[in-house]
Amino acid sequence: MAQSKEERILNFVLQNAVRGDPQSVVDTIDKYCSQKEWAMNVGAEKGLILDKILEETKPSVLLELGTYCGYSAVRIARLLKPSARLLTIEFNPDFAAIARQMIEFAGVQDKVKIVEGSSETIIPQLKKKHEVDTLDFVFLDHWKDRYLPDTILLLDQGLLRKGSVILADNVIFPGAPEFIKYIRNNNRFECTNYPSYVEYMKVKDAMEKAVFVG
Ligand SMILES: O=C(NCCO)c1cc(-c2ccc(F)cc2)cc(O)c1O
Ligand SMILES: [Mg+2]
Repeated sequence: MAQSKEERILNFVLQNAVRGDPQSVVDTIDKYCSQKEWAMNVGAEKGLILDKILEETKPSVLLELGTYCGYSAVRIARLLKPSARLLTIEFNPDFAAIARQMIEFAGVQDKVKIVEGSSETIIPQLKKKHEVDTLDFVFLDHWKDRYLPDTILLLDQGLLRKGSVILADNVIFPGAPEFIKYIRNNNRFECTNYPSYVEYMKVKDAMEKAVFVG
């Protein structure tokens, strides 16, 4: 069977990155995707914004929606304190299989748990099945038309507390207009926009940070 792009990315990492070194995994994916095949990783420019917000927030319990190949899961996990935990939800089983191998190669498997399935199904299971109380940090990077319904679901499930940080990728391109309209007009969130570019491209994009005020 012909290899998928995601399998090619993983194999390039397995052959060129350093096992147990998350920074080398991140850099190797960026090298492949900027020089050989574009892929929808958050990338190095928006990755630096993600890094900075993580260092400011110092979260212990994190949720990512949209694992893909595991680039941002590895990028996030490399900055977490030893006791911190990242849950990442991926709908596509092929992507989840690639991400699992990427995360294990990077050596961050003790901090990261991939949950396969739809965010709509899994978010209501976080408290009872995944032993979550509240979330310190949420990274939205999945289907852009799910950003708003899943944010509302997080609220309804009591998963946000005063100070919880939601960071959304791609609010310019591909865009998440309904999410932006809602979150910027909801006085329970304090929003900040971080202009940047689409990964590996000269197309404008941005990330949006929304802090829940409780
Ligand atoms: O769809 C996306 N993610 C959800 C996957 O289940 C996604 C797409 C793009 C993108 C696409 C097409 C283009 F031309 C430019 C960008 C970028 C991203 O960062 C993304 O996260
Ligand atoms: Mg994205």
